[in-house]
Amino acid sequence: ANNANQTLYSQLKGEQGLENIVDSFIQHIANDEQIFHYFAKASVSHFRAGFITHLCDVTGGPCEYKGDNMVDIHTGMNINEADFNRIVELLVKAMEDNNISYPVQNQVLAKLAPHRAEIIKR
Ligand code: HEM
Repeated sequence: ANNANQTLYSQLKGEQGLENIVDSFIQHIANDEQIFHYFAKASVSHFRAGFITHLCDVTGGPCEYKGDNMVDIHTGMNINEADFNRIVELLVKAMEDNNISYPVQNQVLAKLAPHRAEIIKR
């Protein structure tokens, strides 16, 4: 069987799956010297809820992200390319922790890649 007609959301194991991935992602951020400082003053619960809903929305799940847009959120952070790439690596680790297959991981990254220019050097 192939998964061509399943949403990416369902291949990530739905809402519970996204919660597990984002919890793991937050742990990796907390332990990462390169990235953690960006989040030192952020509200973890706000970030968790917003990131889950955004992922749910872009992967075809039953959610509509109504938070601030990517430019407004990240303006003033002065995020460089290396730090953007590092966050992507931490998200990949979080998906690996949760046994998400490489093809599915790559589809998730493809959904996030278009936001790159909205986030870097703002
Ligand atoms: C594809 C990449 C990224 C996406 C899709 C993304 C998305 C988001 C979303 C949805 C939120 C929650 C906002 C809300 O609900 O109000 C958020 C917050 C945040 N993001 Fe990103 N982000 C990305 C990359 C990055 C990078 C590379 C950094 C820093 C290195 C970063 C730092 C932050 C911080 C610190 C917050 C919390 C802001 C606060 O609440 O004070 N993000 N991001």
